[in-house]
Amino acid sequence: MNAPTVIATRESRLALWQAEHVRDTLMARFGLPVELLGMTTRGDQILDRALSKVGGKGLFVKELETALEEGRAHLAVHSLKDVPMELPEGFALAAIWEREDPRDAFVSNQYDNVDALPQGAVVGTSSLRRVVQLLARRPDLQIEPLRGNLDTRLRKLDEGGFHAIVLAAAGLKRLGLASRIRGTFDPEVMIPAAGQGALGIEVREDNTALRELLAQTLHQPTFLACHAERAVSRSLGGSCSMPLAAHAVWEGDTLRIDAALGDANELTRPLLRTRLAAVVTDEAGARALGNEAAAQLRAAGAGSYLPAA
Ligand SMILES: NCc1[nH]cc(CCC(=O)O)c1CC(=O)O
Repeated sequence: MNAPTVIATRESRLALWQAEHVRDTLMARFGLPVELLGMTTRGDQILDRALSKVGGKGLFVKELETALEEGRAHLAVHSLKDVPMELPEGFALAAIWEREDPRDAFVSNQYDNVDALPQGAVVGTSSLRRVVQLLARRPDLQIEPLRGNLDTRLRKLDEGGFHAIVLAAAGLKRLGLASRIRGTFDPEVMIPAAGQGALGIEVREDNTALRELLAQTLHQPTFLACHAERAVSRSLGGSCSMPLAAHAVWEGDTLRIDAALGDANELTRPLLRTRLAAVVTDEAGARALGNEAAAQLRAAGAGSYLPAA
């Protein structure tokens, strides 16, 4: 009997759904025994402060990487948008899987969309990317922080603290909560985060056998689109405390990328935007497209939007 392949995962309902999906897919496709190792991360414990202020989304992946390092687990399944642009030494992203709906969802018990909200309405989100794009459309809105897993955020909405909240459509759909989506944002109005809706599978760089196996499972269109999106962010400094959106879509064999950057210190400052397209066939081409989008944002003045180095 082979020793089981172990997947390290956070224990939120969404993280478990994603890890179980990877487990079931690997068992069915390769006949491997696969088990889950659930763990609580620092990011799950800190609920009272914006993540951008306490160390960023990396807080969700660190404990999982420690489990890989110590050999307690072999792969870690993440929402790709929570994976830092630069992985620590010794780790690799072995695969990116097909994404769910990458759009942001407008969730409200009373209003159909952001334009229908009354003057000064309270909208819950702790994502700087969402804040700057909401304010670009509705500068009158009062944005309030909203943390916690999806169920917690929905409960806070239902308790009446907000007129509306904004969540990733992907998470709601995966958890069977699509009925809570009142409307999806046009990705040109609310550009999604790099990697939103996609799964990323991380392994130790030295685990060649597992890397080769996982390379057979990656979803090439999602993989290339997400590499382009992540290159924009990496090229601009890669911090999640930066209000940056980057989203790439395929039009035939052409990859088109949209990106927008706001100023974390002046949330109503006009956003810098760029749109670029190129025929892309490999990872290097995808990264080049993302780097070019970042270069255009720099040329448009991104330097003054970014925190001083
Ligand atoms: N930042 C938290 C997070 N990380 C991944 C998702 C779910 C969607 C996805 O896979 O991108 C969410 C929830 C949200 O943003 O509403």
